[in-house]
Parts: sequence; C-alpha cells; structure tokens
Amino acid sequence: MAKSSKTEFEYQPLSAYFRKFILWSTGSLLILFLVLGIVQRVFESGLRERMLVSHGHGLDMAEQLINVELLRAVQDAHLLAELNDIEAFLQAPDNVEARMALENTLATFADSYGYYDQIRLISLDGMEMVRINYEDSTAHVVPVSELQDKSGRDYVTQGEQLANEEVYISPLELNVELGQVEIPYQPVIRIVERVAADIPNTSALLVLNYKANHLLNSFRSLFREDERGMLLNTDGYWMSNHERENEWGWQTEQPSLTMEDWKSPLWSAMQSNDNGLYNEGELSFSYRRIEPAGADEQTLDGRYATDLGVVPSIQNGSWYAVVQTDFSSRMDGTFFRSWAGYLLVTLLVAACLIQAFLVTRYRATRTHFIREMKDLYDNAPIGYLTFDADGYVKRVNRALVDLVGYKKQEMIGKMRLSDLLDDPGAFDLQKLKSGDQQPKRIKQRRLTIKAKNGAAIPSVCSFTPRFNGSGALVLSRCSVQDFSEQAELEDALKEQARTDPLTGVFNRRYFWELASQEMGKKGVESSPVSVLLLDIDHFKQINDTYGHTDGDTALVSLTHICAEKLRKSDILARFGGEEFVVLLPGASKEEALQKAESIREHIANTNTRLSNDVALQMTVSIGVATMPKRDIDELDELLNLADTRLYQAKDAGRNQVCCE
Ligand SMILES: Nc1nc2c(ncn2[C@@H]2O[C@H](COP(=O)(O)OP(=O)(O)OP(=O)(O)O)[C@@H](O)[C@H]2O)c(=O)[nH]1
Repeated sequence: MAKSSKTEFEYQPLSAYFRKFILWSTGSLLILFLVLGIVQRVFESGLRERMLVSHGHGLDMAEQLINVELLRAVQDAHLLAELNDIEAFLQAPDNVEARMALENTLATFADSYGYYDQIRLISLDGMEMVRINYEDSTAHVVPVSELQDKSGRDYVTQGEQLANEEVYISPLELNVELGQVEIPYQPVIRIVERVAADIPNTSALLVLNYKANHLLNSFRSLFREDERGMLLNTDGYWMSNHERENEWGWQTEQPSLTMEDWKSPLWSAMQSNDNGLYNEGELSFSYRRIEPAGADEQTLDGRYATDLGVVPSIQNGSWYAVVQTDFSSRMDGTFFRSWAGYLLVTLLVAACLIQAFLVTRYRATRTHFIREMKDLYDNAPIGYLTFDADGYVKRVNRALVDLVGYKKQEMIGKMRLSDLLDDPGAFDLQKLKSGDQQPKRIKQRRLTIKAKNGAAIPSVCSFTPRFNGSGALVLSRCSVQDFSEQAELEDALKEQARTDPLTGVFNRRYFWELASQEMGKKGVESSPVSVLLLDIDHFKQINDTYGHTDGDTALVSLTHICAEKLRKSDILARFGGEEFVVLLPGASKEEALQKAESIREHIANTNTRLSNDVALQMTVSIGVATMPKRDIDELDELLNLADTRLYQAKDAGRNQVCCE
C-alpha cells in the first residue's frame, strides 16, 4: 500500500491556514516595521543633532572669519594712516617729492600685503589724490592724469562724516569701473579712514579696497560637501551662493535674486531672530545675523572694532550667514539607505514571513494534535478520569460516565477519586504525591469502582501522574477498565480448577489445598481431624453391566447420597475413579467411625435410578484414619493410613468400614 504523505497540518482547510498565516505575518511585519521605525527615528534625531552641531560650528567659523579679515583690514588702514608720508603729502600736495615718497610707501605696502587692489588717498570733495592699483601681483602707481573724481560715491559720502581716525567699512559689492561692473567680478569692501582731520584744510580719506574673494572662498570652504553655505547682505541678496549665478543680484539687475523671493518664511524668520533654525520639508536652514566688524558693544569683536574706530552708526547693516542641508540626501549616505540596509530589511521581512509560516504550521499541527488527543480521551473505549493533587475530579470521559452512572457535572470539581472507590482507602493518593516515588506510570491495579447505583465494578486502573518543575503532583490521569466479565470468567475458571466436572464435588488437588488449610488453622491446633476414604465395590461390574453412562450416573448419585450425611464443615472430594475422600474436621476416631458407618449404611440402603429404570443398589468400603492433633506434615500419612484401611475393608469382604 502506498504510504500517505499527508502531514497532520494539511488536514486543515487551506483557507483557514492561509488566513492565520496572513494574520501572523501581518502582526510580525507590523512589529518589525514599528521597531525599524523607532530605530530609524532615533538614528535620524541623532543625525539631525549632529547636523545642527555642524551648522553651528560652520556659522561660528564664518563669523570669526569675517571679523578677523575685516578687523585686520581696519588695522592695516590705521597703520597706513599713521604714516608721516601721508601728513607730509597733505601739507604739500604739489610737492613732487612728498607725492613720490607717499606713492612708494603705499605701493610697497600694497605689494607686501596683497590684500588690497587699490589704496587711495581721496580728498573730502571726492577727488583721488593718490592711487595705487594692485594688479597681477604687482603694485602700480596711477598717474595723476588718470586720477578720477569719486565724489558722490557712497563710501566718500560716508567718509566725509568721519572724525579723525574713525573708520567706515563699506558694503561688500562688485567693483564698478567707469559705471560698469568690472569683469571678472571683483568683490570688494572699502575700508575708509579719515586722516589728518586735525590739520586745517589737509584732511582726506584713506581708502583701502579690500579684495573679498579670499574672504568669500574661505567662507565657502567652511562647510561640508552636503551643506550649502550662503552669505547674504542686509537686503537679502546673495554675496555667496553655491549657485554662483544667484550672487550679486542687486548689481546684475536681477532684483528677484533675494532670499525673500526664494524663501519668504525663512527671510521673515531671519528678520525676527539673530540666530535660528528653519525647516522646510527635508531642507534645514540654520541662520545667523553677523555684524561685519560691527561695533557691537555686546561682543568682544565689537568692542575691539569700536576701539579701532569703527563707527557703529554709519555701518552698512548686517550680513546673514545661512547654512542649508538637505536631510534626505544626508540620510542617503547612511546605512538605512544603503544596499546593505535594504538587504537587511529584506532579510528581516523574509524572516518574519518564514516565522509566520512556521508558527502557523506549528499551531495548526498542535491544534490538530490536541483535537485528536481530546477525541481519543473523550471517546476512548475505556474510562478516563483526571484528578488534581487533592484528588478532585477535573475531567472524565464518556466511557467513565457510562461506567459509574454519574453525570459529568456531578463529578467534576465535586467528587474525589476516593468517592468513586468501593474502598476509599484502596488507593493511596499520598503515595502518588510523595516526591521520592514519582513513577511515570503506576502499573495496573485492581480497584473496585463504586457506581452511583451502588454496584461494585471490579476494574483495572492505571495512573499516569504529572509533576511540576519542583516535583509536586499537578494532575494524574487514571484509566479505568471494567473488569467484571473477566472477573466472572476468572471465578468460573477457578471453580473449574477446584471441582470434579462429573460429580461437582471438589477434586483431589483442591481437597489437598482445603485439607492443608484446615490443618494449619489457627486456634484449633489440638482438635482432631479424621479422613474417610470410600471406594465403590465392584464398580467395574456396574460399568460392564449397565454401560459407562450409567456408571457415571452411579458416581454422581453416590456423592449426593454421601452429602446427605455430611455437615457443612465436612469436605467431600473425588479422589479419582470411583474413589472419594471425606475430611471431617474436629471428628475423633469414634465420631469418624460413626460417620463412616452411617454413610456406608445410607449408601447400601439407597437405590440409584439408572437408565431403563434400573434401580441400582451400591455398596462402598471405607477406610477411616484419625489424627488426634493437627499436623500439616502428617496429612499425607493420614491419607495413606486411610487408604490402607480401605483395602483392609475390601479384603475383609467389602461393604464395611475399617478403622484399625
Ligand atoms: N463410568 C465410569 N467408570 C469409571 C470412572 N472412573 C473409573 N471407572 C471404572 O471404575 C472401574 C474400577 O474397577 P476396579 O479398579 O477393578 O475396581 P472394582 O471393580 O470397583 O473392584 P473393587 O474395587 O475391588 O471392588 C474401572 O472399570 C474403571 O473403568 C468414571 O469416571 N466413570
């Protein structure tokens, strides 16, 4: 026969299995994604924190860079303003030597510093008096004929308001030559200092054109690759932007290239707070208002600037440094957005699905198994009863209910095992509970169950105890098998083994057993016992004459006739063939003799009706032996003695009793 390949779990309908699988996998995937979500959130917030630290660091560096650069330029202006050559020139502007001395000094300065593409001395009415151009790493003295009128320029107007040794720092802007923005762009800041103001009619403005490219390049290099650093002027135009075409909008006739136009809420935030963070989707902006070498008394740099003569009231307003990070692109570089991360998530999802499959399969198998077990328990052909450590019934099956006649609800939790036993003490629960005797299974025991109707039911019971981790009994299952029929059969077999099948009296083997018991009986040791051994006279002739069947009838009849003369305590048995034995407990020699005589006489006087209506008259010979005191070891000899005397009776002519 082909072996079935069906597993237990396959017995479940596929739809039920699939539904459970979906439930389990949905549940476990939800938990997985919840955990992953939390992990990602924690990681993200850490990343955001690091991003803000990096932003803050970049803005600190930017502020420091701007102040250091500009204050150094202010210091340079002071250094030049102190030159005697300037004072000498201003006192005699037409003196060629004084001019040349000043031009040389300024050219040397421009050469050796390299930060300034123009160093000029401008009169208060705006005319250039001396001008040094620094181009292609070389300082050039501009001839007097090429000097220009700068009156009306903002930095000149502002410079006119300065007191001696006061400094004005112009806005950062592209240099304009002859009305046109110089190409390539030359970002410049003009440092203007009033010189020789205390000498009447000689005061002028010392103007240093600070080349801001270096400052802007340094600014750009402060930020990480995935950060965008921006520098804006007080009107929100970019002086530095990673997209260079967005820079200098106010000078390139692109007035919409402002922060306000690009990100209006961010610009509003920048107007209201000096420092702050603005988020828009995945974009994060940190911003800071910077006073470029501003004379802000609150800050160390500001106090230093004031000391250096920078006049707060006429400065050009604030700059703004902004750093922007696209958080999603920063996440792109992390494990969560890497192929390893995606692989891990895929593996985890696969693990969840496999786990859901295995759990569903396991539970389906287990459910099926439990159902099978329950079915086996409930519908077993023998009774099952489960009881707890106190002996109370916890569960019973149908067969047991049928056997005892109680309803389930009458037993469960209400009756104990002992209530169901004919002898409540027959089963020792304590023994089952004791820790040192924890048999996995108590071997079969014969117990008599007491049914509701009072019937005693012989049963075979076996106990399977279950213990907890600390060895205490939790439950025990007891199987109960009705043994009534077998018991009856056993009794019948026992009876058969004891009796002579023809006559129904005890057989020789059982006679020995009973006689031995009688001999060993306690309390009557000194009382006598007698034995009669009977043999039918000429029985062979009866057989020969009437046939074997009538012979059998005669044998049966003899036991009846005999029994009429016996007490209840006397024991009659067939010893073999036509020979019988009678044990007379307590009978003395005289009493035994008397009993033998009465039996012999009764047999001789009683007819036995055979077939064909023949009336048979039998005689018996009897040997009598008596033991005055009981001794089990003498039983054999007692019977031998009776046998000898039986033969003596035969020899003496039969139909008589011999006792000596
Ligand atoms: N019908 C029948 N005959 C039996 C049974 N058991 C033994 N016999 C017969 O009993 C007879 C016994 O004969 P014997 O031993 O010669 O003794 P007897 O004829 O009684 O002679 P005595 O004992 O000397 O008086 C034999 O013929 C046996 O076959 C039995 O169960 N039924």
